[in-house]
Amino acid sequence: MENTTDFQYPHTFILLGASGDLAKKKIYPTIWYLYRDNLLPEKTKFIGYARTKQSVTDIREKCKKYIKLLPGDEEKFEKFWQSNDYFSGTYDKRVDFEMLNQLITKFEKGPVANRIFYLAVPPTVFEDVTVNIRNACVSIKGFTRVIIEKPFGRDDISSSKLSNHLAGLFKEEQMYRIDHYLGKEMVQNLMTIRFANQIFCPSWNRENIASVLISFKEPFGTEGRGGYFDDFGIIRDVMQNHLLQILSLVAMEKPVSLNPNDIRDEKVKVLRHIRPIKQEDILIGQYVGNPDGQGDEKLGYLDDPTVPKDSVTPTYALATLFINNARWQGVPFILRCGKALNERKAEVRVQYKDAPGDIFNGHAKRNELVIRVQPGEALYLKLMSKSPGMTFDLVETELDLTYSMRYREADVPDAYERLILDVFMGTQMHFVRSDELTEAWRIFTPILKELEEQHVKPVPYRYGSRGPLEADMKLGENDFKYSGSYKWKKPVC
Ligand SMILES: NC(=O)C1=CN([C@@H]2O[C@H](COP(=O)(O)OP(=O)(O)OC[C@H]3O[C@@H](n4cnc5c(N)ncnc54)[C@H](OP(=O)(O)O)[C@@H]3O)[C@@H](O)[C@H]2O)C=CC1
Ligand SMILES: O=C1O[C@H](COP(=O)(O)O)[C@@H](O)[C@H](O)[C@H]1O
Repeated sequence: MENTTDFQYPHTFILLGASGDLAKKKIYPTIWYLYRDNLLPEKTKFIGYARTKQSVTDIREKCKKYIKLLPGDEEKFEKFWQSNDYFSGTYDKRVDFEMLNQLITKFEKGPVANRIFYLAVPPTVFEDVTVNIRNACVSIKGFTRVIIEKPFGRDDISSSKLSNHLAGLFKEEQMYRIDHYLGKEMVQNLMTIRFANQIFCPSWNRENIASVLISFKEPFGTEGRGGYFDDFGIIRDVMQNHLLQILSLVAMEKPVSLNPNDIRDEKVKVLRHIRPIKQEDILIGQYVGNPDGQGDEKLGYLDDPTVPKDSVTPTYALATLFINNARWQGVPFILRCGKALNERKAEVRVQYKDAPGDIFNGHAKRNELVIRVQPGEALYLKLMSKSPGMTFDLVETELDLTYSMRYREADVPDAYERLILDVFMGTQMHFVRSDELTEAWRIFTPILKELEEQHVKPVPYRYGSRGPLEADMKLGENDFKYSGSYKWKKPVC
């Protein structure tokens, strides 16, 4: 039974891996915020499941420092924890899942009841857990939806093995593959900016746009996650998923409708026009300690005790992708991501070509549309204007939509809140379909293999810097012009 989306029915949200890091830092806080804001079906029960022997009180204690509790919410918070239960069991024994099923069933009064399973478990137990859910826990009087987190494999073969495994157990419409960047406000805004504004529609192409730069920067290193990270590296961790998802939303054609499958069809189509990345199109880096820095900044990636001393895993990567279709042929899409850099930032820069037929003696700078995903959502369009007053000089300025100024009262929800709510509502628009994954791995697997097999050494860059110096040269080679002359004056309110 799939089509039972209706908030009047009982729902059970089962969190597998309830003793883990993701659960305490992200999922419990998220379900509390949704519950607090009355966004979930009234009859929702939450059940945690993991091997650890613990109680709901223990979970509550562990989550304490990650949950924001506002004054006045105390009573509701108590009620929230009363709606929680916990069951300790193995991941590989069907009998434990049969007992979990009995527990879920106890709360399911009435003819219809729905179940959502959130898999916050490591890839090693993934297959066992999904088989056991399928065999012992699917709802017989409502829908069963399964939320899964990356990694969705580590190359084309492992990813397709995983997809085939899941396809043997669940229908695609039951699967919700999370890429949490798809839950971010400005990423969700990309389609509106592009397709609801006639001003952008006709200029969004190779005739007008010189290059597109999509960046992700983090000001901290692997921080104890070195073990996991070393097996994946920044390309798998951020570029192949978050940045490629953003690219597909920036570059896809207008979908037939807002139907999730129409959108995902267009995303897949544009990815199919991208050829696998070659070594000359990529630059990789690895951070080293900054002797002048403070605390962790002094430590390089290789100083992490969980990282092999000769590791060549990249913590920084810049790759240029080309979309071989009529709209984009020849336009570089530059994806850039790194850890231990100088700031936290995720943004898209759409850089327009120089205005042809120069009459301003080279003083006119390129237009640039900046979509800042974080921190502080903003959309600004850099343009040239006449300097105010008697002069006829040019000035670089901007049309600026900064959310904190324009939408002071707006409460921008966290990505996970939106995405988990989407699962309750049954909308897959912001989730990754299996054919998107196939295309993403087709583009990235050859280069990942080449880098690993040839043991290609990443370029060192200092903790807290902007990344390898060579990266700026790559930008220039790919028609991204940085003038350094743009100055932003924060408006005084
Ligand atoms: N609405 C708002 O809140 C607005 C805020 N601003 C703020 O004003 C500031 C400047 O705006 P911004 O658009 O970033 O201006 P710029 O075009 O001057 O870009 C500055 C960025 O360029 C990059 N950069 C520095 N050196 C080089 C180089 N040699 N080659 C290539 N890139 C280089 C750096 O980012 P990186 O290290 O990532 O390469 C730097 O942060 C920002 O802090 C921005 O957030 C501006 C407009 C509106
Ligand atoms: O998926 C991941 O994303 C986080 C960054 O997420 P953000 O929402 O804080 O921008 C990153 O730290 C992590 O390495 C990666 O796995």
